[in-house]
Amino acid sequence: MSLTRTRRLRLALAGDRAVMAPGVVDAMYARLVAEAGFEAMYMTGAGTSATRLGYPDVGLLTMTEMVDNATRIADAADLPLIADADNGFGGPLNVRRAIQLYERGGVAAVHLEDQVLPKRCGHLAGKQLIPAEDMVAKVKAAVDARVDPDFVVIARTDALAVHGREAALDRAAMYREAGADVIFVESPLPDDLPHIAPRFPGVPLLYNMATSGKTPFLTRAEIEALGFKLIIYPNWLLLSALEAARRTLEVLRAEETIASVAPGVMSFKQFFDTARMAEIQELEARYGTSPEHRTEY
Ligand SMILES: C[C@](O)(C(=O)O)[C@H](CC(=O)O)C(=O)O
Repeated sequence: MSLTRTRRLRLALAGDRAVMAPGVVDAMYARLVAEAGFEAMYMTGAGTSATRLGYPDVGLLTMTEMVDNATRIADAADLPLIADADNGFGGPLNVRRAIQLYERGGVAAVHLEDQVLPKRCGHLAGKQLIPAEDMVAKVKAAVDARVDPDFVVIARTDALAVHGREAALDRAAMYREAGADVIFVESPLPDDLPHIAPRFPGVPLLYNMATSGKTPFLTRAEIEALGFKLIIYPNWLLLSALEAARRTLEVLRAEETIASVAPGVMSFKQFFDTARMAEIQELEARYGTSPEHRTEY
């Protein structure tokens, strides 16, 4: 029997290399990440907010909207999914319910942060935090709520940008003590990076390769050398696709034909192949769809 996704993530986190988790916002991106041969994927809350609402990451999505998105992503590819769970959508009881739903939805790990409600993207200014003790209670609630002991609870602190490095590391240490499996110090600047791992010997640390550019765009090997074990790439796929879509629209507006764009986009066949056409065809054959009615290109 194959290993559960949570076990696979645990084993990967215990390995020598840092786990690379490209950010996805829906099932198709999950398919792409799996096809590209990555061992994990990440559901970005910022990207989910943008694609679902057309609004920035300022805490407008509800818990059930986030869980719904995560569940569809988890259904689409057999990879451990690390999901953004914002600030847990309330107090410890809200965290408890959120963890239950994410876990039932097939998610392997979530990150919870110590921002007030409503939260905002960790790379934006003006963040406000809850008291560290309140976050400790949320971390405890998250750890208690999981059924599968391999489900990974990641505690994120947004304190660095608000109260400075030492306060952030102190908070992170409290969250680790409360049971967090992985520590996520949000938006470190280049000078901060060498100071994080020495405070947490043996603790898996998350590196957020956000598109803001505040945290530097290092290589996997450079990040490993700094002592990090999990790298998320939140919005890179979405921003690549959006930029390509913007260019397509410019061309269409200018040329009033799609002809010059056509050679550069994913082919019709590749699109459906990535969307698991082969599985559909096999199911049709198995369940007796007559040959003339089977889905074919
Ligand atoms: C990790 C993050 O929470 C996300 O939603 O993906 C964001 C990333 C981003 O906005 O680029 C964050 O707050 O860092």
